[in-house]
Amino acid sequence: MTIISPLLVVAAALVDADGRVLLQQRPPGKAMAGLWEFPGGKVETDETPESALIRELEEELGIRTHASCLAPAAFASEALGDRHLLLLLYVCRKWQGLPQARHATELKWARPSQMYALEMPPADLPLIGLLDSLI
Ligand SMILES: Nc1nc2c([nH]c(=O)n2[C@H]2C[C@H](O)[C@@H](COP(=O)(O)OP(=O)(O)OP(=O)(O)O)O2)c(=O)[nH]1
Repeated sequence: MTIISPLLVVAAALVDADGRVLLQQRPPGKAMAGLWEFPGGKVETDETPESALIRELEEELGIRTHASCLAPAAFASEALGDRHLLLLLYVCRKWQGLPQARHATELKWARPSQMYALEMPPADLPLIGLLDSLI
């Protein structure tokens, strides 16, 4: 039997006062370049999912938040090459700073209903409807 170790990724649906969610466009040179994703990234050794997400939001967007502002919302489970992606999505409504595209090509605020028209990674597609019912 082959044991596939899951790739654990955390991501945030940052929700603004109008109920829009921040998406970022993956840059050229990365896998799935050009697709729109929720900010986040891989959980490194010795990190909790929440501390990894707080680190990624600071690195990618220059914003600061706290574990108490990260509400577990949904997850996705999807084959990813020879790995298996487990994506934990948190809803976050409170942060400090103005998000800047430090790693992404571009940032975009979108309502879940608008996300169906955007190209997103396959794992994210089931998350759109879930988000719509949550925010
Ligand atoms: N951040 C994020 N990653 C996603 C989403 N959907 C999805 O399939 N992924 C995948 C893409 C990647 O295979 C993986 C995240 O890895 P990554 O390489 O972008 O993360 P990282 O910031 O840790 O990157 P790096 O240090 O390796 O450059 O999860 C999503 O909505 N947000």
